[in-house]
Amino acid sequence: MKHVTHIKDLGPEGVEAVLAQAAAWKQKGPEHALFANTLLGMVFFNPSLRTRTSFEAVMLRGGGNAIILDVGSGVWKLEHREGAVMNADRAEHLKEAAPVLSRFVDMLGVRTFSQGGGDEEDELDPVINAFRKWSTVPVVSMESAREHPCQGLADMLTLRETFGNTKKLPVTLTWAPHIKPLPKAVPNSFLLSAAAAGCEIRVAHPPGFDLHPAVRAEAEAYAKATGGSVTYTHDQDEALAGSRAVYAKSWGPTAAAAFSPNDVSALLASYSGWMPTRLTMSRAQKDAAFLHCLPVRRNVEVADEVLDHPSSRVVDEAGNRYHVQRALLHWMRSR
Ligand SMILES: NCCC[C@H](NC(=O)CCC(=O)O)C(=O)O
Ligand SMILES: NC(=O)OP(=O)(O)O
Repeated sequence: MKHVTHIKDLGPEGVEAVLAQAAAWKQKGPEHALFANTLLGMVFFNPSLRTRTSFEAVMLRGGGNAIILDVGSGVWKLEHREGAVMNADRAEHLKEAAPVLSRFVDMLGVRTFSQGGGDEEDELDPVINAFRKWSTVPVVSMESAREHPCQGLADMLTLRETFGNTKKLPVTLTWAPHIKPLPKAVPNSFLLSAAAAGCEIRVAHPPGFDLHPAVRAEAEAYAKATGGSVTYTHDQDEALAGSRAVYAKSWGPTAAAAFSPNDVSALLASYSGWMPTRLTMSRAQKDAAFLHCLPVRRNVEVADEVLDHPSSRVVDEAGNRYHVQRALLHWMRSR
């Protein structure tokens, strides 16, 4: 049984295999119904547009089906902490819920964002790891506290379609402003996937927004294995020079839990100049591709003129979620 909740479940070789299969099936679909008689259970602790529809589309078009559960909305609120005294609003423990769901479905997808307990807690990824522990069917991440691997895979497929190859491709992952501190799962996944795909990655963010050292160390190890590289800077312009693709994403400060909400808002507002505009894009290579995982807050996180420019790949990038997830679910089941 193969769970895929983190890029390390695939490693650079698994990333290559899934991307190659996704690209091949995007050209010419599989000859048979990949997911006939297969049920995917999808457990959402948080909202979604792309993940929900792309996974369900993969199952329905592949001859299977999906059962979608929204935790706390028609489904009991779920506890994941071992030894918890369940005297508040969570009526059911994952120790029962995960094996019970496993009786009915063949695979389980889980979306569970950061609980807001800080980077160390996110690093432990407690909820998705509880699903891994108690589920008796393969678990796939639909974004958890630490990572959003399917997003990272779709990002890499998009870069390969745009540039033919990702080996030593100069790409910038830039922090962008927002009205609230967002999770680090998406920047973590872009970094890890791009390192596993051999990119030359420049990460730019204001001081105090560092990604977790364990994520950086993991990216470094992948880069070493694939001939890629990763550098970090607080200077967006420096990162952009020579970049062929720009990936924008907002995330919260490293010590978010230590800030009051007002202080976080003030901090985020003080970096409004980090919002990508055409001027920002002009500092990268001519016609550099623009990527973002979506949803995006226009004119806060990214300017209209960037999202509406022909070099924006954000819709194709979202469309690629279908292709990488179809290949990934197949890869998981063949293990
Ligand atoms: N799945 C893609 C991104 C999900 C999430 N964005 C958000 O929560 C945006 C919410 C807002 O803009 O209010 C994130 O950043 O990890
Ligand atoms: N990019 C992404 O995962 O989008 P949703 O949150 O809409 O699923």
